[in-house]
Amino acid sequence: MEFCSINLPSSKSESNRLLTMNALSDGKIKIGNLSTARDTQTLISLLKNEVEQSTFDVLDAGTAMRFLTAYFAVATKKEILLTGTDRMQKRPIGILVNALNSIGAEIAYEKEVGYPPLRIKPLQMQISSKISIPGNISSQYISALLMIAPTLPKGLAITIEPPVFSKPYIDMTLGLMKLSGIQYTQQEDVVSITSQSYQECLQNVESDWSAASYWFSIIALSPIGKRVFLKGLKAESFQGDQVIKDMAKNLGVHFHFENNGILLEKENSIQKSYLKLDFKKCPDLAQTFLPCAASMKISLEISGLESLRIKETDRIKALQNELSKFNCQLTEPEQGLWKLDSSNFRVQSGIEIETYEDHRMAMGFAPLAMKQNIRINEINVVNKSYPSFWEDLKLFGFELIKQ
Ligand SMILES: O=C(O)C1=C[C@@H](OP(=O)(O)O)[C@@H](O)[C@H](O)C1
Ligand SMILES: C=C(OP(=O)(O)O)C(=O)O
Repeated sequence: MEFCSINLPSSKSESNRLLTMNALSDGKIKIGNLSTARDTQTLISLLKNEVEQSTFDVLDAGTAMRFLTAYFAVATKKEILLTGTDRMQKRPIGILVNALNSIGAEIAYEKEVGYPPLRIKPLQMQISSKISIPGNISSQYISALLMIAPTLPKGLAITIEPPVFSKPYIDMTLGLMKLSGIQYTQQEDVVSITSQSYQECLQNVESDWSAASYWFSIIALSPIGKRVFLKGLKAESFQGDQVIKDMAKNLGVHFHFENNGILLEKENSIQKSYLKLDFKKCPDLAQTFLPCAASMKISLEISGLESLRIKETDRIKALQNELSKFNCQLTEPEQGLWKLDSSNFRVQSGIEIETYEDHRMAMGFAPLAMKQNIRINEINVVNKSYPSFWEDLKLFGFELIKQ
């Protein structure tokens, strides 16, 4: 049977880490296959213009904001201003700023305490080599601190206070640092990194598993036997979002790794009507999985959604609003425990999906067009992580009408 092949974008998470480590090592890390995602392109251009500029605007790129805060705190030679979109100015950064200032950095808030924009002065002297940081707000703070640790004269021991959310992203940071020649020790909640240099190396960025997740959803909603091939994905990956391949088995999606990618196929499998899921390690998959499960009338008991409130938008509210248009309710009956009632999922004409300046709202709901025509507003949001998303849908056979 015919199937279409999709060239996924490469991972923006890996790209942005490698770019940060390359800047910290004065260009020792050669990077192949950098992502076309706007978040990565923004970081590339900010780092390229570092010498001439003194104001740096990350737009809506969370990793760029957090990684550059740590980078400039230890590497800038002049006072700089680091800023972002209105939404970025509402995404907390106080935990990271406090940690950096406790090491000796000089970071001040330009507007509201705890939030960007930040004014950062050159580091004079490292005054401490130990910090403790809560693990349940954003792992990006921890990744940012890990990457600068080897460049500090006294190194750094970071205690990551449990519970830890988004842990695979911390492991990805440590994995890429190791490949770039950095040694570290990890004992219970403490990661210790001595002062040392990144080594010359060549790193190739993998395809993006978060982007791949939308294809698992599309195949889940396709007729039995429908297939798609996703190029560049491998069985071994630093990206925690690879768990989508196991999660999507519950949606009747079979996968098979081949030499240069993964083949997905809709199988004739018994479908469950209820699932229990935890998104603590893979928060970005929630917007893929919930709309898809809803439209398959699979109700969910969900944990691990806490961090969604401080991402591109309040993603819980956004999901609640948009799922309710399909007669599905997402509620939080107990703190930290959500329920999605999909039993009354209903398709109706004229549904319009709002995207709240959040790429994952557009891409998470788009597969529902397998069931009915839907209108998605502000389609350019996808550029943040997957610029060719709509073109790829056309390759698969989606009919797109621009209005
Ligand atoms: O480090 C990273 O590359 C990311 C970490 C996660 O954020 P949190 O650690 O804030 O959950 C994830 O949601 C984001 O898309 C990318
Ligand atoms: C949360 C995301 O990105 P960031 O935090 O880097 O803006 C995302 O891509 O879903």
